[in-house]
Order: sequence, then C-alpha cells, then structure tokens
Amino acid sequence: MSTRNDHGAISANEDAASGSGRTASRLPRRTLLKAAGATTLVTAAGAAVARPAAAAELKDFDVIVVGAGLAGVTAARELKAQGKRVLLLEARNRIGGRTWTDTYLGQQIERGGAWVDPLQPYVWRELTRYKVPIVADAGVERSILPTLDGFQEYDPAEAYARQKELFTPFFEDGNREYFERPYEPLYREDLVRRHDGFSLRDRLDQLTYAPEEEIRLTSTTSLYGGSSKRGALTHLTQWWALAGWNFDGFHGVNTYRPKDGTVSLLKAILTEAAPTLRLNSPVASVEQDGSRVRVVTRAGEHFVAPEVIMAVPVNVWKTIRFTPALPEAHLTASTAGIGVPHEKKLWLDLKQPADRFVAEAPEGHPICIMGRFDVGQPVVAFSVKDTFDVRDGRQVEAAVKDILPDAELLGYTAHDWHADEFALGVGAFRQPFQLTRLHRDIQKPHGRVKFAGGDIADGWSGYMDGAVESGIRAAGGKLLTATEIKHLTSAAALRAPQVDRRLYRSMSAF
Ligand SMILES: Cc1cc2nc3c(=O)[nH]c(=O)nc-3n(C[C@H](O)[C@H](O)[C@H](O)COP(=O)(O)OP(=O)(O)OC[C@H]3O[C@@H](n4cnc5c(N)ncnc54)[C@H](O)[C@@H]3O)c2cc1C
Repeated sequence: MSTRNDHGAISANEDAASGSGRTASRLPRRTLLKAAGATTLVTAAGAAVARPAAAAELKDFDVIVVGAGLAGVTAARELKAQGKRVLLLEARNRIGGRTWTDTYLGQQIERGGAWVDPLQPYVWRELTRYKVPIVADAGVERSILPTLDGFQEYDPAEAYARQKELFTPFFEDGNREYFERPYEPLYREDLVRRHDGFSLRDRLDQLTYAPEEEIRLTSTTSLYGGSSKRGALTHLTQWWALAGWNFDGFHGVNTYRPKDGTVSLLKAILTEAAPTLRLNSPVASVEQDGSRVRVVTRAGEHFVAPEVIMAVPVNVWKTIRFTPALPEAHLTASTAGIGVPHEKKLWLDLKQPADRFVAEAPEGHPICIMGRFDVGQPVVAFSVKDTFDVRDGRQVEAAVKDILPDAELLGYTAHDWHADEFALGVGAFRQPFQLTRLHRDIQKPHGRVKFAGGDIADGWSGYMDGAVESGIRAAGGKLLTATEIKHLTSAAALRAPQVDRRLYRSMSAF
C-alpha cells in the first residue's frame, strides 16, 4: 500500500489512553487531549471559560441534566421554556455525544450520526425551527454486492429493485396491524408479542431465500451487532413502518445531512436552552435522598437539585452508581445493551476508486457497508465485527481490498464506539423481547431521576429523531400527535432538496 503517512500506532495509543477509542492516522490529537483535561465552564454560545471547581456556586438548579447529546440539550431547552434553571453535565470535552462533527483531510465528516430525513418529524422540525441548511448527498453511480464467490458490480437502480423484492416480504406477512401506530410501538402489544421474540436471523430462516439471494441481505441484518441473531425483527419492522411501510422510504433515510454538520443543530438548540453547561464532568454517582438528588462527578464535585434527567446512553447506565439502585428493568437493559455493540465508523482516503459507489459485504466480513456518497468526499465505512481492530492499518487495508481489489488506501481515521466509555455502542437496536419486556419500564422515572435518549424513544429509536422525541418527553414537553406528524412529514418532504431517492442506500441509523 502506498501511504502518505502510516496508519499510526502512535495516534491509536493516544486514543486508547484518552478512552475515546478513536484512531486518527493524521489528525494532531495532542491539542484535543490537552483541552480535555481541563475543567471548563462553557456558556451556551459555546465560549469556554476556564474556572476552578466551585460546587458551592453551582447548587441553585431546578434540574440537572446529565449528558449533552441531542436528547440532553433538547431536554434542557424544554426545561428552560418552563422557566427552570438547568445544569447540564457532560463527560466529554464537547457536546453532541453520538453525533460528532469533525474534520478529516480538511473536509467535514461525521464520526457518529449523520443523516436526517423529512420522514423524521422531531429532528426535521428542529432543523426547520433553527433554519439549519440541509444538503443531499449526490447518490451513488455503482452498487457492489456480495455473491457466493466474491463481489459483483450492479447498476444501483437494478440492484435496489431486486433488494426491494427480497426485503418486502421480510416485513409484510399480510398483517401491518402490529405497528398500526408506529410512534406507539406497543399500541398493539397483543400482536407485537407474537413477533418480538424473533431475531433477524429467525426471519431469514423462515423465508428460506436461496443462498445467493440471502447474501444480499445480511449486510443489513448483521449491521446491528455483527450477527443477524442479535437484532430483533420488531425493531427493523418498526423502522420500516415509520418509513411508510415501503423500501424506498426505508432506503431513502440516508439522503440528507445538515450542511454545517450535526453540531450546527446541537449548537442552535443549546443557544436557546442557555443552561449552565459543564464539560469534562463525567458523572460517577446519582444519590436520591428525600427531596433532593445529589450528582457526584468522578472528580468528586457534587451538585444537588430536586430532579435529574439522565440523558446518557442505556449501555452506560450500568457504569454509574445509583442510590437507591436502578430498577431491575433498567439494569437488565443496560447489562444486555440496547446500543449496537462492536461498531466502528471509518473514513477512508481512497485514491482508487474515486467515483461514488456503495459496497455491501456479507455477514461476518470486517466491513459491512462502505461507500462514497458525494463527489470528492472520503469513503465512509462501517464495521460491526468484534475482532476487527481499526488501530491496525493492515487489517483495514485487507478488509477494503477484499471488496475492492484495486483499491488504493492512502490513509484513514476511525472511531470505535464500542470502546468509547461514554457510549459503549452506537445507536439503539433492540434485541428480541426487549420491546415487550423492557421498553415501557425503562422509560419510567426512578424516583426523582428521569431517563432520556434516542435508545428509549417510542418512534425512531436509534436515530437522532428519537433523541429529540425522548428529550422532549423527559422534560415534560409536548409530544407530537399523529395528525401533527402526518402534516409535518408531508410538508417537510416538499421542503427537502429534490433528488432521485432510488440511488441512496440505507445504512439505517449507522
Ligand atoms: C456511528 C453512528 C452512526 C449513526 N448514524 C445515524 C444517522 O445517520 N442518523 C441518525 O439519525 N442517527 C444516527 N446515529 C444515532 C444517533 O447519533 C443517536 O441515536 C443519537 O445521537 C443519540 O443521542 P442521545 O442524546 O440519546 O445520546 P448521546 O448522543 O450518546 O448523548 C449522551 C451524552 O451523555 C454523555 N455521557 C455519557 N456518560 C456520561 C457520564 N457518566 N457523565 C456525564 N455525561 C455522560 C455522553 O458523552 C454524551 O454526550 C448514529 C450513531 C452512531 C454512533
């Protein structure tokens, strides 16, 4: 491989030390890490002011929100609208959590969540409210799919037409009633129960596709944790229902992005919320005592308020000490995990191929999906293989070349979300039985402690939309009615840049 610089054990080690799990083959990391060590009080406008720890001056809050991802900042804004004083505690040195606008090779990239869609009413409403400009990717020119003896190139329209035929029976068994109201996943709990125990692998087995057909589907079915056995059929079916019960809607959700990155939306919400934001403040424990909740950071600072909203990923709950202990459902969910494990997102500097393509690989391959979605952009790739070590440049190059033998990899940058201690996975994708056995209970407060996050949303759980919905719910804000959702999604579709959505490939939330 010809490299402009090598794949960098040095930067990989720095990342491991910082606990971020990110591997950057070229980015200067020292500046970032230096900033991460400081205790910083940040104004809503984003200006950081270094301050000594001063717990005494930080006690007059009505609510403490833990986690400055999309759910946390949305909750903070809703609370502000109710006249509440909010302290927002964030573990990292940045806002955004599992969304993370960064740069690579001088270009804007998203290391986490990237795409938004008019079919997603909560997040689209926020984008509209703050006039955040939206762009559409250009769509792909080539589609590369696995066959039984390698990979084959197709015209994308042709490839997706076949995938549509294969995927549609996956969800449609003549009965759509079990997700009659997709934003209320347990509205027909009686019917959902019949399906909730099935994994995606179970459904593949039921449908008895020919091996050469099934292999075209497993990049999707294994995307939720590395094996098609992990993900629940009901979660994918709910997304399918939210997308309008059709393949085009489902595939199209990876078309649009905020032009200036997801961070532009986060900043807009945060500016309105104007909480006291404290970065670099990982919370170690949450103790309820009579009428107050005490939140203690790892550094030993403590803050007290009558109410707390935990807007951290479900997978992270188990790492925080709660007194009294978390209810069983919350602990079970956190221990088993709802956020998809093992996922890494990579950005590859490929000299060849230079066109816009998408390539899918079968279950078990180190790279599930990769593609270049816009002219001149680096190639984005996703891996859910537990043994794939993105710090090892040789492994990365071998995985890429296995799919694209002529590829010329010049460099890459990656983030391992599973190794990231403040995420412990990517977005939500429930496992069998988690919807019917846990979902309702883990949305419930634990005394004076409430929970928020895209992982426990009713609608687009696993997407940014779900994070907004959940932040509104936890803060006691007004959720959208079915009529409002219908109205918003059709109006939003008209405002979105018009492109041929058949040329886009869903990576679902990931
Ligand atoms: C690789 C990847 C790709 C994705 N692609 C898409 C996509 O294209 N479209 C889409 O809609 N969604 C996508 N998602 C999902 C989406 O990003 C998430 O569902 C959403 O951002 C979750 O928001 P949240 O606020 O619930 O959680 P988070 O964003 O995780 O926010 C939680 C916050 O809590 C903080 N925290 C954690 N522990 C502590 C602690 N102990 N003390 C204090 N703070 C703490 C974290 O640092 C974080 O800032 C993707 C996610 C990933 C990772």
